[in-house]
Order: sequence, then C-alpha cells, then structure tokens
Amino acid sequence: MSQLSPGTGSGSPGASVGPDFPDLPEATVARLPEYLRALSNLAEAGNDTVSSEALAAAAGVNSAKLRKDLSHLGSYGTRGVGYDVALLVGQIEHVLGLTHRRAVALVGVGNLGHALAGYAGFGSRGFRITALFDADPRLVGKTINGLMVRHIEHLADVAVQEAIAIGVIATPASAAQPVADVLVRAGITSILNFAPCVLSVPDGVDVRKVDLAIELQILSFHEHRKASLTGVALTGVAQNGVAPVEGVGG
Ligand SMILES: NC(=O)c1ccc[n+]([C@@H]2O[C@H](COP(=O)([O-])OP(=O)(O)OC[C@H]3O[C@@H](n4cnc5c(N)ncnc54)[C@H](O)[C@@H]3O)[C@@H](O)[C@H]2O)c1
Repeated sequence: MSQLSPGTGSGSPGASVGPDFPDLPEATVARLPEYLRALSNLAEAGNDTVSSEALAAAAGVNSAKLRKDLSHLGSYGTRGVGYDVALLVGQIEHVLGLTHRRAVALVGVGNLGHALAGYAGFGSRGFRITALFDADPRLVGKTINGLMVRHIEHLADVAVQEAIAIGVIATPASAAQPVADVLVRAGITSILNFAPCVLSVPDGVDVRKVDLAIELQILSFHEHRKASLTGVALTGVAQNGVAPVEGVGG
C-alpha cells in the first residue's frame, strides 16, 4: 500500500480535515473508489502525476466536482503539474480505510455466491473473502477458490477468530434477515446485501445493497424516455415539417 499523507496536498490552505474526515459528504465518499480505480490504472501505466481534467475523464465525473471532492481530503494538486498519483492513492486509501485488507465473510454460496467466492479481483482493491458459509449440507465441506464452505452455525465463532469485518449476504431474500441477525450478533457492523429485500438492523450497523434489477430498471426508464422523446420529435416532423431537436434524451 502507498505511503499515507492525509492533508498534505500541496497548496492545502491549513488542511482542516481531521484524521477521520467526519464532514466528508456521502456523495464524495461514493466517488472516491472511482478515483482510486482510475488512479491505480494511471499508476500501472507509469504516470506519476495527473491533471484534474485527465483524472476526471478517467473516473467519469466532471473536473470541477473532482477538484471539490479532493479538496475535502486536503488535496489541491499543484498548478501546472496536477496531482501526485502515488500521494493521492495513499490519501484515498487512508480515507476509505483500505490501508489493510479487510476480511469478508460470504453467506450463501449458490449461483451468485459461488461466482463471488471465485472472483480473484477483490484482493487488489482492499478485500479478501476469507470465510464462506451456507446452510445446505450438500455445500458444507466443499472448497471454492481454496476456501472451505462452513455451516452458518459456525459463523459467530469464525467471525471472532478471523476478525471478520464485513458480511456479504447472497442467500434468497427469505433467509436474508435471519442471516443479517446472525451477522449482527457475531459483532459484524458492515453488511453488503445482494438479496432483494430491506434489512432491519440496529443503529451502528451499515448496510449497502446491490441490486442489478434496479440498475436495469433505471436504464429501462431512460430507454423508455428516449423512445418517447424520439416519438414526439418524429411526430413533430410528420405534423409540422419541423426537424427534431438534436441531442434529446441525453
Ligand atoms: N443483487 C443482484 O444484482 C443479484 C443478482 C443475482 C441474484 N441476486 C440475489 O442473490 C441471492 C442469491 O441468488 P442465487 O441465484 O445465488 O441463489 P441460490 O439459490 O443459487 O443460492 C442461495 C444460497 O443461499 C443458501 N442459503 C439459504 N438459506 C441460508 C441460510 N439461512 N444461511 C446460509 N445460507 C443459506 C442456499 O443453500 C444457497 O446455497 C438471491 O437473493 C438473489 O435474488 C441478486
């Protein structure tokens, strides 16, 4: 991992951000992993510095937003040079708590869980799946990617022994709440839920949800809107002989 230097960006006017960044907007936090991914690619390609415009383009955001986000970290870059890639990687890793790899437990090793357990790419991004659990006796004892599937009833003990930091739920929705309860009782306070349901958890437990169907439904909405705008424009041509407006539906 890179050297940490939070708040030491050149030109930082008094870098008021504290070590825990209590005032970092949630939307900024959500974009930091994108910046980190882009910076890692730039570093791999041999870049020592990067302009805000180039980094913004690589991360898919506008450069004013990127500069504002990075200013929260006390990172302002250097005029005419841009940002120091290694320094910025270190700052973002520090803010995201990625300076040591966190142990992740995956519950439910069916179709989705099996694919997640077999994915080798998490390691380079700060995580390692270290424990697999299922309730199906036909799966318990099997090995996936070098890890043995254990019965969910052993989760509490394993969570303590192996310092599990994050629990991932990939069970059917009907089992997700009881599994979340097991994770919470085991002292795990961060849960990533793939099951299509809302989990009820005590204060202090963070739940994030991944739902491809929701993403597809949002894209469907945009498709629907583009189609109806095109329809309106075409109708305009047919009825009025007026050319459709360019760039609709962006
Ligand atoms: N978020 C997404 O985009 C997305 C995409 C695909 C699937 N999913 C969801 O992911 C979940 C898993 O899908 P799948 O296709 O892998 O299902 P699956 O049926 O193949 O696998 C589910 C696994 O969970 C295990 N399980 C059931 N109850 C359990 C319990 N109490 N404790 C531990 N393990 C238990 C089962 O034995 C099984 O191995 C579903 O909720 C599905 O809707 C989400």
